[in-house]
Amino acid sequence: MTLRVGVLGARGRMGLEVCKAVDAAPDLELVAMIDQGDVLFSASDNHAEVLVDFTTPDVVMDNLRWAIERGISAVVGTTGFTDDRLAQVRAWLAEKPEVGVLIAPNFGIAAVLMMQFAAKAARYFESAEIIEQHHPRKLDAPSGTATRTAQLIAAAREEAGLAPMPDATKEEVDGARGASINGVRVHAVRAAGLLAHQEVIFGTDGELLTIRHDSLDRVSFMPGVLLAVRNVQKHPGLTIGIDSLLD
Ligand SMILES: NC(=O)C1=CN([C@@H]2O[C@H](COP(=O)(O)OP(=O)(O)OC[C@H]3O[C@@H](n4cnc5c(N)ncnc54)[C@H](OP(=O)(O)O)[C@@H]3O)[C@@H](O)[C@H]2O)C=CC1
Ligand SMILES: O=C(O)C1=N[C@H](C(=O)O)C[C@H](O)C1
Repeated sequence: MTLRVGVLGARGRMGLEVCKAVDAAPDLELVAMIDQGDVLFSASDNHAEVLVDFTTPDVVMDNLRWAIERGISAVVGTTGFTDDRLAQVRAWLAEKPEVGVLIAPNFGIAAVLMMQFAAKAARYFESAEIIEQHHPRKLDAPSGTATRTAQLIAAAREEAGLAPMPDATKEEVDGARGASINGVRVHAVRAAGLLAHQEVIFGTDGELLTIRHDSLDRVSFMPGVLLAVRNVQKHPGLTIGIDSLLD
């Protein structure tokens, strides 16, 4: 028995790669490839059991509501998930307790490890800042990965009772110190030639730790996406990240 998979954003950079990966997997069947302007109903007509969404932050919530209402589980890589959006997804899922939704800011195994290492290191350093670097066609900033990393660092600092980071700088130009996410500064670089990269810099007296991750090819995300596709129905409700599937 194969698992029937539909891909939303199928003509996009990630969607194309996901379609190839699903097509090449013997236990999965690619039953719908949907992009902007296509009819979403073809996914239910083709009896998709799992939908994978790599679209845009503007449309992903409509797609998710559509899938959940029809009892279709979803794996979501699209970014832009605020706490309010996550609460909305949980509310929809409460009406459909059998449905699973997995939303991951990054499906790369090395990226997941980078976030875990950053969360582990955070308590030992006075200072922490994030520099994320992406291709210039990326629509959002900061990246979902940087946002998640900042949230994890902030939570670890709070748990350890750390004081706010030392910083006497007065911004002479708005944005010069980046964005503050839960008190962690995040700087977004966009340049041709980049794909997806992140450095997390930790500092304390006389010592620095830099944790760096590079996605050099979008194939890097595929093992994580396929892992999520194969497991999402076994995890009803909302799952954030693929960490729990890697344990
Ligand atoms: N979690 C992860 O590991 C990763 C997440 N991402 C995230 O995935 C998202 C997509 O990235 P990327 O592939 O680079 O972006 P692209 O712009 O290349 O792809 C998005 C695709 O979705 C299409 N689309 C727009 N609206 C709809 C709709 N209503 N239904 C179906 N398809 C639609 C777009 O069409 P059109 O161009 O015509 O608008 C486009 O083809 C981003 O949010 C990005 O940050 C990216 C990489 C890894
Ligand atoms: O848009 C991208 O390319 C990526 N988006 C995700 C993010 O915003 O974190 C994941 C990865 O960084 C690539």
